[in-house]
Amino acid sequence: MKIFNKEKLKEVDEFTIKEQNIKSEELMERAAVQLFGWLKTQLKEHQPKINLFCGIGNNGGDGLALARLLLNDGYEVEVYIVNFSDKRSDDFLLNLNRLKENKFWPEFINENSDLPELQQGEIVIDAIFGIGLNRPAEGWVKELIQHINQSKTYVISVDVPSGLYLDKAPDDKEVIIKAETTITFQLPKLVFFLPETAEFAGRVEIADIGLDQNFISNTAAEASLIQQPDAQRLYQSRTKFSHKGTFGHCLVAGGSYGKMGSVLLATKAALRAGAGKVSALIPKCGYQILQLGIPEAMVITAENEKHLTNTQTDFVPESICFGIGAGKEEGTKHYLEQLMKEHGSPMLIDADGINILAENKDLWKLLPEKSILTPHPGELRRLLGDWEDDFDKLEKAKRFSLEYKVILVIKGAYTITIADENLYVNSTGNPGMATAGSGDTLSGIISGLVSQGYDPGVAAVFGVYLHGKAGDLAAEKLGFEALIAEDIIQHLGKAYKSLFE
Ligand SMILES: NC(=O)C1=CN([C@@H]2O[C@H](COP(=O)(O)OP(=O)(O)OC[C@H]3O[C@@H](n4cnc5c(N)ncnc54)[C@H](O)[C@@H]3O)[C@@H](O)[C@H]2O)[C@H](O)CC1
Ligand SMILES: [K+]
Repeated sequence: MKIFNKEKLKEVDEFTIKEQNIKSEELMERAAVQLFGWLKTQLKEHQPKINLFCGIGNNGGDGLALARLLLNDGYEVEVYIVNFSDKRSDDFLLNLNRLKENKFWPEFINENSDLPELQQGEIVIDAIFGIGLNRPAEGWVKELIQHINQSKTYVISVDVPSGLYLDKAPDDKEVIIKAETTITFQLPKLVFFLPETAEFAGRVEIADIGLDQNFISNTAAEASLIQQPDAQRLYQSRTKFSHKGTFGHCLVAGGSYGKMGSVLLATKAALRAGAGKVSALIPKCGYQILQLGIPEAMVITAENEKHLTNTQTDFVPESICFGIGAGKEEGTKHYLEQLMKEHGSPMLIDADGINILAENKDLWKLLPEKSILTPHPGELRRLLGDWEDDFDKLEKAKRFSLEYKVILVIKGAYTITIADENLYVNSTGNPGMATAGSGDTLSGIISGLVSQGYDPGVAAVFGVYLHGKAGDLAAEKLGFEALIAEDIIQHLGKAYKSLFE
């Protein structure tokens, strides 16, 4: 599903109005009908008091239209107009008049008003600012937002939590509504998935307001949210007459004394992802661990007992996964250098592989085109240096990815893959996956996909989705706490099958 920026959201709005020959107020009515339908379904027979806080733009207009639908259905409603400006939008005014025609007068609040009383168990609908926010809310509006956040009500934001910008980091986190649920129109917004701002949106629901699908399909977006239908399209089916050679030979090079389990996990994950053959290349001390731990894999040992050093293989792997548990010994660095020079095809580099790159910038030019780097935030910081905020981080990461023609998988609650200047935001995964070895399984899965002939960019996006989905399926059975990396591997088969459920 595409993620549009502010400008494109406005364009699709305008295009739809023209194409469907409707007035803009019709879109607002559709938005309100969707909000009303969602609320009614959630509330069932409950009738809590609903406090609507409406700004003076179209986000506020959505709130006023919703208030009318709620009142007509018999809900107890209080409407507060957050009267921060007299530049009211036309559709706001239209819906204000419609409310008045229904003999309902909202309460206008400004800097001289007392903060409204909000009781536990009540609902707050936040329709103060939508995508039109262009400067921080100040003074009494800030106080009001803080008052709402401190109340014990259930807060539902309309389109966007008020105070969040779509295209930049917030100036002041104290001036953002913290919603339990955000009902956003038609397309998800990038800020709902970034570490610094995701918490404000809470649970995100997408409401279809009938914006023009052709326009959406034909308009390029710099970001997309990868959900089941998107992942399904990436899947490559197998023919009956395939053999293990068809699915490639994956080489997992990594490990050091005390960290051999990581290679075991990545190797298993590559096999479960569907690689035809997997060889683990490890220092000598890991030989028995690997052979006993995963009989389906082959094992090659480097010269050194405890860390990786230059090693020749008698085959050319279709994919290489380098760096897991590898340490940063000089010999290991030389081996990475050798691999990058000799193996012209893309490699996946993770963990200490990334740390070695971070400490040796002269190696960057050797990165084979379309190689995949899978840093967690700490590794990314070592690689790119500090960033000011999430937007700055993404900009720096995009620049790095473009300059070295590599794919970056930025791991997190919503892992973001950067390939060809596009951002792919993953929708699967859960806090149970914040456990040792989880990243090793991801690297194994992606490498297993590359070895089967998936384009590295596709392998990264698809692998991240499958990894998260396997984790979700595991968590359904085990809960978050008990989930360990092995469980992710165990559920990979079900994750594949779920693509078609
Ligand atoms: N296609 C859609 O997605 C639809 C969206 N709808 C809703 O419309 C809003 C966007 O409305 P807009 O009028 O452009 O902006 P806002 O209501 O978000 O903006 C408020 C208003 O206030 C001014 N302003 C901005 N920041 C501040 C500030 N800090 N202090 C004071 N004033 C500020 C700004 O200039 C605006 O004029 C969208 O989110 C949806 O909820 C449609 O109803 C349906 C179609
Ligand atoms: K809002």
